[in-house]
Amino acid sequence: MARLLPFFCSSLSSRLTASPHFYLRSLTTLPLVHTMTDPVESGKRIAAHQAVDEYILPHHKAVGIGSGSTVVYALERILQKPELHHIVFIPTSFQSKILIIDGGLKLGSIEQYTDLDVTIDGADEVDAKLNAIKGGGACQFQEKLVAEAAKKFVIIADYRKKSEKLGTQWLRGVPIEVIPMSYKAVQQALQTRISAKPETMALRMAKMKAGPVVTDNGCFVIDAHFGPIADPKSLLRDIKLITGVVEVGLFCGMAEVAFFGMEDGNVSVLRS
Ligand SMILES: O=C(CO)[C@H](O)[C@H](O)COP(=O)(O)O
Repeated sequence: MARLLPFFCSSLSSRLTASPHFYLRSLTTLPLVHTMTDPVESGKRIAAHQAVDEYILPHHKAVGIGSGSTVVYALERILQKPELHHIVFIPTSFQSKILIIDGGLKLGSIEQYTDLDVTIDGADEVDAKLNAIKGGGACQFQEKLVAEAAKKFVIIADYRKKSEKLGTQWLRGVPIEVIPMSYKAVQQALQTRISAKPETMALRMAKMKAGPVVTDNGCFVIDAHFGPIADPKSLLRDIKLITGVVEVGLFCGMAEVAFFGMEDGNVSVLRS
C-alpha cells in the first residue's frame, strides 16, 4: 500500500497513463500500512472503508465499482472481507476493471447486470444536496451508466470534495465527454447556447502523449468551469441538449449518501 500511495497522489493525467498493474500488485501482495500521515489519503481510506462496511452487504449479488484513487481503498476493504467475494463487480472504466480482475474478484459487465444492489464511487466535488461533479478521471459516462443501474449510489471522498455549492471547490470545470469531431462545435455552443456562460473552457490534453485525452469510449473531454453553479440540474439539461455531447460530469439527485473522510480522522456522512 505504501508503494501504491505516491502513484495516486500524482496528477489525474498521470493516473491515466501509469500502469494499473503497479498498484494492483501492491494492493494484493504488500502488507497494508495502517497508519497514514497524509490526511487526504487517510480521509479517502476511512471514508471508503466505512462506506463498504455500511453499504456492501453479504447478501448482495452485483455491485458497481467506480473509478479514481479513492475507489482503490474501497477495493482494499472488499478484499479484506471474504464474505463479499461471491459478489459480481461491475467496472466503470479500464482502471476499475483491472482493479477487480487483479484483486481476484468476479468481474461482470453492465450488459449482463442491469440491476445492481449498489454502486460505490468517488467524486470531485459534492454539494450539500448530494449533487456531484465527476469525471476528473474522464470516466463519467460509464460511471453514470453504472450508478443509474444501482438501487443505491454511494459516494466516497476526502474532505476537500465537500462543498456547499458545486463549482466552488473543484475549479477545473465540469467534464463534458464529446464525440471527437464535435468538440469545436460543442465549445461554441457552450459559449452561445446555454444561459450559464463558462468562465474557462479547455479540451483536456494528455500528458506523455501529444494530443487530447481519449476516454475509454474513444471520446474527448471538454472541461468547462462555470463558477458557482446555481442550478446543477438545469445546467446538466442544457449541456446534454448540445449535439455531440455524450455525457456530462454532473450527477444530480443520484446519490443516496456521501462519506467524507475528514482531516480530524472522523467520517462525515451526508444522507439524502
Ligand atoms: O469521477 C471520477 C473519475 O472519472 C473520480 O471518481 C473522481 O475524479 C474522483 O477521483 P479521486 O478519488 O481520485 O479523487
